[in-house]
Amino acid sequence: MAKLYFYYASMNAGKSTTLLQADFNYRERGMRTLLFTAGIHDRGGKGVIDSRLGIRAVATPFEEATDLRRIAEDAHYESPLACILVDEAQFLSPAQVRQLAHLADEVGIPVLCYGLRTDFQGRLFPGSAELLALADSLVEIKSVCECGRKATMNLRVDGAGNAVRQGEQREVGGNERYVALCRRHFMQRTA
Ligand SMILES: Nc1ncnc2c1ncn2[C@@H]1O[C@H](COP(=O)(O)OP(=O)(O)O)[C@@H](O)[C@H]1O
Ligand SMILES: Cc1cn([C@H]2C[C@H](O)[C@@H](COP(=O)(O)O)O2)c(=O)[nH]c1=O
Ligand SMILES: [Zn+2]
Repeated sequence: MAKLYFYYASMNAGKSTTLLQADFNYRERGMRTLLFTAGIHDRGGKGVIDSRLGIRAVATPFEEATDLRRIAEDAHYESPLACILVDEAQFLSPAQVRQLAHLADEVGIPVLCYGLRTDFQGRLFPGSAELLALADSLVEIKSVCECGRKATMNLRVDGAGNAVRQGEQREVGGNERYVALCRRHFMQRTA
């Protein structure tokens, strides 16, 4: 039976790199994949999955209203898909996560989602909450805080490096805007 996977981590942990490696692995064996990423996350260009290691791939951008199930079913019936890979999965709506579960259960396509667990306030993203509730497999991709502990949280910082405690949940950015920290140091910096 095809499964729904959620690979979660803090920022800068290697999620996009791992996704692109998995994609390459399928494709080098002659299998077809379908890639999605959040339209809002245009750090490397809209519809581009960009890893800090320099590898990148074009993907279908999803917005709130994008019907992932229809896009994937159309592609699958044209030529079978071996796998669906979704980057920035924290930005999925709960309904889109359910569409992905349908694709795994009823169409038989494995779905691998990669994303953040929590935002800059330490709260679950809606897409991540739904994935934590529904995924068959939850896999943590680990990275380290500046102290050497596991970095599980994402601190938002301003231009001077000070913690930002209030704001919109969604704000695209990279290492200049976010720092991955362990819970202890996240709590200290946001206290
Ligand atoms: N030149 C490099 N060589 C090896 N690793 C690198 C290089 N540049 C960045 N990295 C590592 O890549 C990881 C970030 O990868 P990325 O896929 O962009 O993360 P994420 O998608 O989780 O934000 C970090 O662990 C960082 O240390
Ligand atoms: C913590 C946090 C992050 N974001 C945004 C910032 C980036 O555009 C992406 C995560 O990118 P990565 O591939 O994991 O490096 O999410 C946000 O909008 N809100 C937040 O609280
Ligand atoms: Zn720490």
